[in-house]
Amino acid sequence: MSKPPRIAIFGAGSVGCYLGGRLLAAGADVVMIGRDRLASLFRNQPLRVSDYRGVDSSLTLTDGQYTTDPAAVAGADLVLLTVKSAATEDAGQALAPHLAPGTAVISLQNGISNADRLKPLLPEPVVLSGMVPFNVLQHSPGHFHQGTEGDLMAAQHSAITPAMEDAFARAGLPLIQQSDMRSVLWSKLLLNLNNPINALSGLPLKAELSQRAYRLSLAMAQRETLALLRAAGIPTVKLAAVPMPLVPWVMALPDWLFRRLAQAMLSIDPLARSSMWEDLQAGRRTEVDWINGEVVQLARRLVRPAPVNECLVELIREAEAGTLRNLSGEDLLEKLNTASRQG
Ligand SMILES: NC(=O)C1=CN([C@@H]2O[C@H](COP(=O)(O)OP(=O)(O)OC[C@H]3O[C@@H](n4cnc5c(N)ncnc54)[C@H](OP(=O)(O)O)[C@@H]3O)[C@@H](O)[C@H]2O)C=CC1
Ligand SMILES: CC(C)(CO)C(=O)C(=O)O
Repeated sequence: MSKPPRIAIFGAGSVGCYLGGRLLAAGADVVMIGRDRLASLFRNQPLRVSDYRGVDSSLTLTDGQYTTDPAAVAGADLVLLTVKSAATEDAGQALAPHLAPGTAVISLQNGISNADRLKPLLPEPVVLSGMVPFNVLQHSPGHFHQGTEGDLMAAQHSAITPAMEDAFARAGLPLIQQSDMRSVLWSKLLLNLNNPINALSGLPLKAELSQRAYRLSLAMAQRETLALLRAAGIPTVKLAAVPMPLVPWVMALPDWLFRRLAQAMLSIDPLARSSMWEDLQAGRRTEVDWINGEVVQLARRLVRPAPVNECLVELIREAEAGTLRNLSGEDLLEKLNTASRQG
């Protein structure tokens, strides 16, 4: 049997530790590269990974399995990039000296442009875009929980070998190769338009999505984006219970009907929050420029307006500056309606 692929996970926080733990639990050869706060934690306690289906594994890591040294990526066959979008260039620079030509690098970040931003920094490896559909929450220090469903996806390429696919399949996290990743990324972005709304609400996802005013705000941002995607000739792929163009319609349903029809959606972990909420809490720069900001950029290219997404970018700027917190659904909707009328 051929040697199992060595998988390096660069920027191992919530998504990276979860994937790393699941792959390790299935016997894969994994090294995670991240910050000292997690490296120190794992010297004293196991990495725990769990999911909504009942998976629950605790793994005692060796120093070589979670390290702060970027040189540990040397010799990897596959690198999964799981830093936030603001850290993509720094990560590319840290990876560049250590990767052999042809190494597969999959950006598992949200947004549209991360793989394209990495390519000039990593001209010899094969940089591919990927997508994580599910939510990962750090329930307690060192315990990472997958709260929602979905399959990992990556751009179809021969650099993703059958042995790599096998490692993901054994871990119970199949990696599906997709020929049209641009459509996958934009479709995921349509769901991520909830990230700023969730972050502004200050509520867990389930509580936020239970309130119609927040859902109507999300529907406005999604409709604006869907119109731009149609104008740009970018198709969507189905990542939710209904085709993407119908998602805003579902969001706009009255609470009682939404609760009935969107059972699957509301079955998300009551503690789950968006990654943007976590960024605001930690005082970090959010990914709003790579989510709603991408919609604004697309609108500019098409010489069209995108007032709703522009307004959400501005509100998140205020939240990043610490001048806005816990916005009610009604106040948010009013702000977006005003922006939309003026735009
Ligand atoms: N969390 C989720 O549920 C989901 C997240 N995503 C996407 O996945 C990506 C990762 O998200 P998430 O895991 O939540 O983010 P996290 O912030 O939890 O993890 C990223 C980690 O990378 C570390 N890091 C950044 N730069 C470096 C570096 N140069 N060297 C070593 N470590 C570094 C960060 O440390 P520090 O903070 O100190 O910089 C942080 O610990 C994002 O694009 C996000 O949008 C996609 C789907 C779901
Ligand atoms: C899974 C989802 C959509 C949850 O909000 C996410 O991608 C995120 O938090 O960044």
